[in-house]
Amino acid sequence: MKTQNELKEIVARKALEFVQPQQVLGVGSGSTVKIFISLLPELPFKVEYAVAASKESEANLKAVGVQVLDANEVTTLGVYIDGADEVTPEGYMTKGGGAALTREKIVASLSENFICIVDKSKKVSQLGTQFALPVEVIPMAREAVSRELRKLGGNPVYRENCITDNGNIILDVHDFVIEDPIAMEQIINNIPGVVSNGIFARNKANQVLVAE
Ligand SMILES: O=C[C@H](O)[C@H](O)[C@H](O)COP(=O)(O)O
Repeated sequence: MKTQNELKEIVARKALEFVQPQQVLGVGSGSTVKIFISLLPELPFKVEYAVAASKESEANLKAVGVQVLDANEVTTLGVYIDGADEVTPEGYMTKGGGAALTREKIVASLSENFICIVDKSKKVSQLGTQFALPVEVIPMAREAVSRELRKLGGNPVYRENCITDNGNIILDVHDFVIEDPIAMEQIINNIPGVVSNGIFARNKANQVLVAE
């Protein structure tokens, strides 16, 4: 049986097939994406430019010779490759285990083709059943947002020692089964002080590749 890391490498290698020459590549974050970036030099052409969803991915891309552009420098991206924490059969996802959810949503929204790469451990029938939902929050709103999330039925827990690339905090919402991802993504975004939340329902992936 393959280890989780071997499965991540299989799916990351498969994602190479979606990378086109002379396109600016969108890149998410996390351990699966880290493997994907490390495989880029195996392509028969050089990836010249990318937009990264986290500082860590930016450093990893630079380490393999890819120039990293600011998201403001591009209007569209051909393809965006990113992992996820949970994926449903409908293609809804939760993300943000690495606290990069907001930048991931921004870069994903610029892309014409979002390819999500996961190993089989990420498959769920309903979001929230396996992974607490990350919510990025402006620090001064921590308690107010926590109260609102409790009213919605969740149990928010402040993520210790975590400041996002945007200077904010993360609340991880436990015990929160998400029945309607599209509605809940919007409801949480409407709480004052929320920057974004880890439900990717409006920006679903175009394809989810799962290493079984
Ligand atoms: O903030 C982190 C991202 O949403 C990641 O894409 C997600 O947590 C999946 O990461 P990994 O590939 O390490 O499981």
